[in-house]
Amino acid sequence: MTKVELTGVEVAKHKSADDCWVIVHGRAYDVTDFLPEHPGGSKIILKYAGKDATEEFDPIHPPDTLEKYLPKDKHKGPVDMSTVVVEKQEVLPEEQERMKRIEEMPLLEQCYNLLDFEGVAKRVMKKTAWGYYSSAADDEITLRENQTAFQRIWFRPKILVNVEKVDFSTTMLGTKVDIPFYVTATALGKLGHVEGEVVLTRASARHNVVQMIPTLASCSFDEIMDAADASQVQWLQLYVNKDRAITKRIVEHAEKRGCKGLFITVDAPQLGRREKDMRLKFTDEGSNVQKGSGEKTDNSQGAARAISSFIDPGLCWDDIPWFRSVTKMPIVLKGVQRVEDVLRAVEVGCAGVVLSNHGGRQLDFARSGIEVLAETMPVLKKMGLEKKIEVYVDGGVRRATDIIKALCLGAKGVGIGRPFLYAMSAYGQEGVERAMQLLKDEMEMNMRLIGARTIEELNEGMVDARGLFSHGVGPVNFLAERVYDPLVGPPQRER
Ligand SMILES: Cc1cc2c(cc1C)[n+](S(=O)(=O)[O-])c1c(=O)[nH]c(=O)nc-1n2C[C@H](O)[C@H](O)[C@H](O)COP(=O)(O)O
Repeated sequence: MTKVELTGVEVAKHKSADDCWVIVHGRAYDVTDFLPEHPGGSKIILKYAGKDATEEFDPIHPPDTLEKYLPKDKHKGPVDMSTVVVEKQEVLPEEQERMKRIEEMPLLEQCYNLLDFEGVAKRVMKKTAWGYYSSAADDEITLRENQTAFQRIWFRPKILVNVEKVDFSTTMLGTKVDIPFYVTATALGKLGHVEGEVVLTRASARHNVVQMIPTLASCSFDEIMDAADASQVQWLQLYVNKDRAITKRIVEHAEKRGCKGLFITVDAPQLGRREKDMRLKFTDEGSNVQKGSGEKTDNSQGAARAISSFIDPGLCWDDIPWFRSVTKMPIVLKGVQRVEDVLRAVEVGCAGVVLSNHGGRQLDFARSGIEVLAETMPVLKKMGLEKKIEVYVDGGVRRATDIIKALCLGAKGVGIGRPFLYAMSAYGQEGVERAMQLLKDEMEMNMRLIGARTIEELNEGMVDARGLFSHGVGPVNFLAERVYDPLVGPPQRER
């Protein structure tokens, strides 16, 4: 027998801290008992008590969150949405300004490189979304170092090589790809685009690019897998849950659905302190994780804190054999930052590592992935281990020359994060596709100019990386400087 629909008037009666219902996707939920447990604080839920919270809920939570985690007796059933009073949200002047910038934004064809997308996104994205995507830890030194490190590497191109035919296809974890980059895992895709990560999925499918599915996606895992086409390669990025039974379930499900790699994130026992995000979110009740004066300010920040309290800071090398017992997927450690740990990863039988500092969002003053690569490969070669493990790099990759430098120094491929988020946020799927195509065009041209016909012909003799380890001031990257958004500056008294 179908449940009688509730009316908006009935739901609106439950609007206090000790009797709190919300509506999400046309269904009412009693979240009274959950209020004190909500990692994002109770204030944001109470703001929508007795009302429709769908719009606020969607960017931060996979759609199946309530079905999965709220006890069934709290599910109050369907609501006749025609009876729900929609409060007219006044459009703030800042939002009117943003709408105007969207109308005047550059045409997609006017974006000639990945940093152009960053410049447009900075102008058209909601402040909180821009804050979350662009932010990095503390003073964002590592964020900037990730890009400048590439500028300390110079090419030693070969000439008079017949480069009429250039082929930059390769394999990653045994699967063939058209180009050696993948879309790395970045959380909360719906902050930037109403459809979220499935936009990246569709664009990756059209360009035969691997997508790494984030644990903290806005879309559910199955939505992202369902949006892929049959031949598409997808990997799972895993934040390990303190409750290993939940982790086991996620890993087994991913393998069953056809994921081709398990990337365990190892550089985030606690999410970094991203002050730009904290400041921007601080004005938004949603992230009311920073308590009032005096109390310990939470070390992470708004949105991510709200969805990451499950991450296990106790994860350690002893856990790796358990993962190998739980899945047949190749295991890659994402966030390795020193050669000693690469050697340990070989010892425990990992298929790969990603040399990464999480896009500068974790430990500030961590070295760039490309610098750790230059430290790692000579040691692996000396020990005859370079074929034992696939080494990836991410962080600061904005040009095909960055990809080529990484491959010359021995990487199997590179991960790219923010550029695809910005392209998606500003221009949707066609923005991501243009970004991928621009990289492919740059790749073809630069392979010709360096004198390499295939990925196999790229080697360390084609670069001069002697300056990489000296952190002297490199050339100024004016384009990056222009789009870089410094910390939002000291707090101003809220009006
Ligand atoms: C930009 C960004 C990166 C995130 C990311 C979210 C954003 C918005 N998130 S985070 O919320 O926890 O920090 C993840 C994540 O879910 N899991 C993860 O392994 N890496 C996460 N990363 C790091 C990402 O996988 C790459 O290491 C990083 O983005 C590479 O640097 P670029 O952005 O410069 O390409």
